[in-house]
Amino acid sequence: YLVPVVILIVGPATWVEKFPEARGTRQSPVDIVTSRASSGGSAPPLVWRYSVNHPRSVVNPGYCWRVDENGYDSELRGGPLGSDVYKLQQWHCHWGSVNGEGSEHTVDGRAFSGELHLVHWNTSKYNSFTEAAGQPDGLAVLGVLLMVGSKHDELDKVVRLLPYIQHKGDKVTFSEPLNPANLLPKRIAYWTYPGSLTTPPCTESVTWILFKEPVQVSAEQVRLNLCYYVNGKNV
Ligand SMILES: NS(=O)(=O)c1ccc(C(=O)NCc2c(F)c(F)c(F)c(F)c2F)cc1
Ligand SMILES: [Zn+2]
Repeated sequence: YLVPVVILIVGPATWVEKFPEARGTRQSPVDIVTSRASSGGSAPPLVWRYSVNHPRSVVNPGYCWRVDENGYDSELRGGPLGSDVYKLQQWHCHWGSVNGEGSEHTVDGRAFSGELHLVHWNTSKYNSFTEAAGQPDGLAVLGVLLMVGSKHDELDKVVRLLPYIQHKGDKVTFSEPLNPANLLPKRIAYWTYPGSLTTPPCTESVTWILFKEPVQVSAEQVRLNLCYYVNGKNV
């Protein structure tokens, strides 16, 4: 007898219907095949400066959490970014529903427990994040791979607020000093490639800069992230 096969297509496979960009030639995330990465050559150093003492808001956008920088000053320049200066707009994380499978990028096929994205936009060329998000050199995202290990104190300033944003759209503002530079690994070696937003509309406007060294977060911090927002649902 014929078994009725219903293929429920949700997630990335359906994005191409609604978002033509998702069919593009520079889609993220990707698997980093380390043997095929070229050496950096004579690229200038990557330089960043973030302001520490300003109010930030943590939002539950429906997947994971996002911290908005609320327009306060910051700078990212150098490396693959040519002579343009980029400004931090927001940072957010991606966690998996199963430990060890949360990252978006993989390295030689290996996934990590999570991945932090610091999203910057090109203030040398564009007048707003929204405008920059539509341009091939509009955005630069620093990617930090997260692995289970020791507790991350700077990240904990956000993790401890998660119980207050358990539902999609929830937002809490905090003014505890926080330095986004402390979210980055000690060694700043990175891979870089021209890519896209990893969520719809998957616009091909991101220069990806993925640090090679993972950053450690505690198992409890991963559990808290998994508990409070998987796909924006209070689980
Ligand atoms: N995971 S990631 O690749 O780092 C990523 C970073 C930012 C965004 C984002 O800002 N989305 C909303 C959003 C857009 F998708 C736009 F295209 C736009 F113009 C916006 F203004 C905007 F807020 C999505 C994914
Ligand atoms: Zn992201």
